[in-house]
Amino acid sequence: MVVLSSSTAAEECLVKNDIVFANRPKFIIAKHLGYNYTTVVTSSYGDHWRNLRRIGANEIFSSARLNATENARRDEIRRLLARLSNESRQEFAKVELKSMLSDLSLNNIMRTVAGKRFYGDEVANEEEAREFRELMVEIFKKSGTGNPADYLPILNWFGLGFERELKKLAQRMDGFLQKLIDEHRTKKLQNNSMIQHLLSMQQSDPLYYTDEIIKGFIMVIILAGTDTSSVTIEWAMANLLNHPQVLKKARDEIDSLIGQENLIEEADVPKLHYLRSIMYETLRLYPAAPLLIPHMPSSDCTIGGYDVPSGTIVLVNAWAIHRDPKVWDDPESFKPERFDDYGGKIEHSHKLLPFGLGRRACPGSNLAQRMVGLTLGSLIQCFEWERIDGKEIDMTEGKGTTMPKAHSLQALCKARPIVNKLFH
Ligand code: HEM
Repeated sequence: MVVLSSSTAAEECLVKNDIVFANRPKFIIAKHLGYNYTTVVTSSYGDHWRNLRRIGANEIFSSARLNATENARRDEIRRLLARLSNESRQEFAKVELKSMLSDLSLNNIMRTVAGKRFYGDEVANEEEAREFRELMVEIFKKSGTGNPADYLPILNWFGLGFERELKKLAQRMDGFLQKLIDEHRTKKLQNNSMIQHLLSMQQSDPLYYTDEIIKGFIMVIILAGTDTSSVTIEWAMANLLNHPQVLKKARDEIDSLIGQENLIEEADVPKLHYLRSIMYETLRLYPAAPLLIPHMPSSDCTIGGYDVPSGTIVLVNAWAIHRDPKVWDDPESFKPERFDDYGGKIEHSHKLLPFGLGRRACPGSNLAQRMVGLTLGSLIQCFEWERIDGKEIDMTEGKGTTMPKAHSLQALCKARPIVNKLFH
């Protein structure tokens, strides 16, 4: 295994030689939960992967498709705001944000994908929702811990229990996803969801848009799109609570550009430059995929003059690059102003790569920025936020592939006037 911790080495691999580095190691979890290495995250570079990325770009992540599912995400954020306002209309109330943000992300993604909610009240089918929630807990547990046998294959001799469990879990998840698709197919469920859209593509090209391709996409979107977004929002809120002057500046920007009459919409996020700088600064210091997703060179090559044989696992340490004093001034400080000159927009460069770089960079970054921007903006627009007993928020990082906070975020919030106007 090789770990790259400099921006020049990352650029050499992910931009200059990106085709050579565009393969993924064949981890055992990707065999079972990744439909035998055929999903867009797990498949090797080649025609199949290129086709999946094309389908993703045109039919899933395009602005037109994201606009088509925006209502569902708007409704979810309103439910969160209403929930937070229940006890905080008169005075500050203590709230536990981590679980709320996690439920929000999962509901957001599942409504975008399947048009149904699975957490909180008004779930469509309580039994099905319970099954989904159990599956998610299991899947995140299995994908959050590395499997030592992926690095030392000899351990496979002893570790077959893990693979057996994965197989069972993958079968249960497959059954769940198949039911979701069948329900749309038999027209029991009609909505503007991704599944409905992919099934309409299946009618015109049944050989390519198979059920397996559709299930693989849903699986990937759930795994890659939920935790990453919710931990980013949690880290951003933690940073804002520790930097009240940044929070105030963000609130002033929202008040002057959006006001207190209407709630922020996804379309407003691009014009809220300071809010976007807060997102970037959070992703710089707390990238939700600190080592990106492992890459693997398809042929022998060199990196920074060192020989690297084909089949080596290559990790890009975005976390270290984002805190490198050779690249960033005062790298440990949270200063959204450092992005002022970019007008709220920053092309992902080899300095700032929370979504990766090159061919295998995250295709969901637009959706992620819509969800994170809308949630963060709405929380700032609708509530005043304070720390509990004025105590500094502990920013220790916990274990897990998506770098969670070690201690889940709790804070005090009090509804601002817009909440009383909009939620009676
Ligand atoms: C803040 C949120 C997010 C962050 C920080 C993030 C970050 C990343 C990173 C670092 C990679 C790997 C790049 C590489 O291999 O070099 C990746 C890949 C990927 N992400 Fe995201 N992501 C986020 C949200 C999302 C969302 C919302 C979706 C979809 C709904 C998504 C879908 C994917 C997919 C499908 C891949 C695999 C691409 C491939 O292998 O070709 N991500 N993401």
